[in-house]
Amino acid sequence: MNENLNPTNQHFSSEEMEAEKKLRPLSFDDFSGQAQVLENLQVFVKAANLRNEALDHTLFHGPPGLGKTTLANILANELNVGIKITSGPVLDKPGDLAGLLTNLEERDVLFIDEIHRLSPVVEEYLYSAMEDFKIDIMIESGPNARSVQIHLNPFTLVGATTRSGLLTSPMRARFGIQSRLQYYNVELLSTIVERSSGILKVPITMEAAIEIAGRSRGTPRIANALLRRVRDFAQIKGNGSIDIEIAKFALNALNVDKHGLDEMDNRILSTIIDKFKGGPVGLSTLATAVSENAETIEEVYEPFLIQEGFIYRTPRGREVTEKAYIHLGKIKPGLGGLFNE
Ligand SMILES: Nc1ncnc2c1ncn2[C@@H]1O[C@H](COP(=O)(O)OP(=O)(O)OP(=O)(O)O)[C@@H](O)[C@H]1O
Ligand SMILES: [Mg+2]
Repeated sequence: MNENLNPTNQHFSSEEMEAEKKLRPLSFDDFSGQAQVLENLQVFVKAANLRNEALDHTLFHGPPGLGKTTLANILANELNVGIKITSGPVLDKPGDLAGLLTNLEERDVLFIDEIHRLSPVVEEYLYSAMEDFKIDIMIESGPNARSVQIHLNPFTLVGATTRSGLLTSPMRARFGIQSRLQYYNVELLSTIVERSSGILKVPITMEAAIEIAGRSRGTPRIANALLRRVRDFAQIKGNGSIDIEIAKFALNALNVDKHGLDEMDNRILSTIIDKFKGGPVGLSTLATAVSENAETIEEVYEPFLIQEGFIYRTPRGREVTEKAYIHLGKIKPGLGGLFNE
């Protein structure tokens, strides 16, 4: 599979990220799916607005590309406040965080992406800010150095993580609102594709939108990326609009997996089949075999593979299903035996 061409590979260039921004929903009304999450958030935001209070600290977790960053921005819009954006790995000193916190206006949103990657000192520093809207800062240095307490404006911390398992429990406990985002079904994804094609001003048939949606690994980011690539084919090889023929042609040319599985998904499946006779295999053994972190497999890859019926969990580990054999064009041991007897 050509990694550069294939949009299911989620390592994006800055150009891709720009394109993504254009398609990002800005309000609750623009956002499709995650009905339960959205319904609750709407209530909490309304209540916070009514009382003119900061919204409770909110944590979004779930696999990449499902709308965590989008929802953080939507919250700020719906609260009608400003948003400051940073990420766990960027904040390496408490001082960096202090600068951000003291610049927040009342009810503002501070969005910390990849919040599981905060360093322990920064994380600890955040605790009192979240709880009491207070921080201690050091002023002056040398013999005159002393710490003073500063009051912050009440604010909302919005954290996002793909790896909630790596969040410490004190951190997690400080979020009053916690939402897990789920993969999108084909119907929802096709409405997202249709909305995006409207913004990109490229006509698309419903059938073509469904075809793209079905190959998007349940992920709006991938659906939008595929749409943009298919649009290129439509403009160069077709008449500019997207119908089922050009969609299929483009998706095949891009080597996009029929089920939207990405390289790691396929590697996980073929490893379980080839090295572990289809399973069961324990998570950590599997992780070593595919050279990926066990938590990443558990939180990022496995949920989709389980949802789509490619693998299942047993008390003894992960096992692939018949669908996985068929998908990879491999023969399930035992079935072949019929012919040998
Ligand atoms: N519910 C939705 N409706 C329409 N578009 C969506 C929705 N969710 C996500 N998108 C689109 O998918 C893109 C990726 O979403 P977003 O950046 O919010 O994902 P994320 O969960 O923050 O991913 P990551 O974990 O990689 O940071 C957005 O630019 C947006 O266009
Ligand atoms: Mg994000």
